[in-house]
Amino acid sequence: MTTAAIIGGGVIGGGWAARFLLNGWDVRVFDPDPEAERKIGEVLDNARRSLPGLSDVPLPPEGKLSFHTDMAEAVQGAAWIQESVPERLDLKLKVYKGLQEACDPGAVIGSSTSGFKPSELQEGALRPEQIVVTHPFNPVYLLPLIELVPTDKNSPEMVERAKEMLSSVGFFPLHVKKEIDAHIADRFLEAVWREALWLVKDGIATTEEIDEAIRMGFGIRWAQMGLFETYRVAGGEAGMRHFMAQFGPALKWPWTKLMDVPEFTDELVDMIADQSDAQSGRYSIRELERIRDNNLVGMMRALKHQDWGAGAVLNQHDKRIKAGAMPSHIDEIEDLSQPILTLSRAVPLDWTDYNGHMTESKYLEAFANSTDRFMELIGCDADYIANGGSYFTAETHIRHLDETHAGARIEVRTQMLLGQGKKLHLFHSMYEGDKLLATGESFLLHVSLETRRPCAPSAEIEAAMAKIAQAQAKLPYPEGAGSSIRKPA
Ligand SMILES: NC(=O)C1=CN([C@@H]2O[C@H](COP(=O)(O)OP(=O)(O)OC[C@H]3O[C@@H](n4cnc5c(N)ncnc54)[C@H](O)[C@@H]3O)[C@@H](O)[C@H]2O)C=CC1
Ligand SMILES: C[N+](C)(C)CC(=O)CC(=O)[O-]
Repeated sequence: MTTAAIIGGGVIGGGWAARFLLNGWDVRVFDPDPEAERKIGEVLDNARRSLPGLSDVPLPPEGKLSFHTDMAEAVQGAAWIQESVPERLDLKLKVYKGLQEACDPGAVIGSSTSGFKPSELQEGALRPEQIVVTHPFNPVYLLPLIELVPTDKNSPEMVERAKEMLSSVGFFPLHVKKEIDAHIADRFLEAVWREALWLVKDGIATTEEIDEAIRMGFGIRWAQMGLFETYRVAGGEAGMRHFMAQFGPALKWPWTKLMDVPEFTDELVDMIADQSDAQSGRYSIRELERIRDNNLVGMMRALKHQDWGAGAVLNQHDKRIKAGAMPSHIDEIEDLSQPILTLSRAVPLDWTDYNGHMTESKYLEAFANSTDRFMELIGCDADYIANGGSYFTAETHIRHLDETHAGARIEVRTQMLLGQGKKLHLFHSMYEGDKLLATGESFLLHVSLETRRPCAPSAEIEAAMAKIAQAQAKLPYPEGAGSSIRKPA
């Protein structure tokens, strides 16, 4: 088990702790705040309901979380040390001094700093080569970006190792090749924030109107294509050159007040805080976090279906977890005499509904995924389908027996009731632990994708079905199989 030490367990440290823990690392936290354990517990609750369901494969079993009053004890033996103390250079330097006296010289020390350059953090350190900027984005347990900013004191080998460890917990490490105050992303955030503060101060727009201007338009666009790709498209057929010719001159017009900073007078602070209360004060921060997480998970899972941007990163993480862990054919399954595991995952947030539990259409999705997996296991895989053979579902019957909720780990086990010639009759049972949640029965026909008509499957598929039929012959006919909704008496 790999261990991470979290130094400073506030908003960001808590997010790092959740990301490591839910990806199977042990996590040790050092934070002098007596409230740190409670706060991290609440961040973890949010992370548990949102992160595991982003994956379409089960994450590794959760690691062990411990809290330490001694920083030296927390960092000993840790492979990754993440510093997330407040944004004060003197404090960060003091923390490195203390922890470098106790930590493994081979460990990576990442700093969450929003703006300090890595050379400033390495100044006067015992082993500067160990310290690197790893700037995350809130919520750290969901958003993939880490700005990884090294200096020439960090060896290329150390930078590669850091990238590998970050990728292993699902991050997207963006290697910032040249250090600069506030890295890449915070320079944008700073520019946008300054502009927004002026718009409020000058009475042009309220905090709510500014947020609408972002989230109803370019904010959604940025989430999937960023700035330059979006503007390329906005240039029409002539692309980026046309866009620059048209909008380049505007950069010299008074479209921005970027270089001036409005003074944070009490009046401005009150105005913004009051407008923010009027806009969002009806929700607690934890409620807003959950609303944010629901929305992020929905958007990220949509991007996952497109295999695009942050969604492509999630797919790669799934592939990495799945590699080697799942059999690709029934010949690799040791015991075929029991129903076969065809789905193991956490319930995603976007699978739940207004009743606060997994919604009915998603049971069909889960059972359909199990059927796809069963097909793959008997040889009806992507190559087979590309060659013109597949299965069509003719009939499905689902029974809902118990409730389940976002983040719960579910498994589906599949018994083959008939697998002969073109006919395939499957009975899926969905569990959370030992609790039977639902059953799904499907009858499928093997088809030619050319004629769209039923036909016999390949000899390999016939053989695989025969092998399962023989192995599962002693299983009782499942309770509930072959049933239908009875006519009321
Ligand atoms: N809040 C944000 O949106 C983001 C913040 N960051 C960066 O992350 C770092 C932490 O920021 P937040 O989590 O927002 O601050 P925070 O105030 O929520 O948490 C800081 C934590 O550090 C603890 N702490 C203070 N002195 C300590 C020490 N000597 N040893 C160990 N722990 C100590 C505090 O008790 C507190 O729990 C900063 O460098 C910040 O720039 C990075 C990305 C986003
Ligand atoms: C406001 N901030 C500078 C602390 C923001 C960040 O550093 C990144 C984020 O999560 O927005």
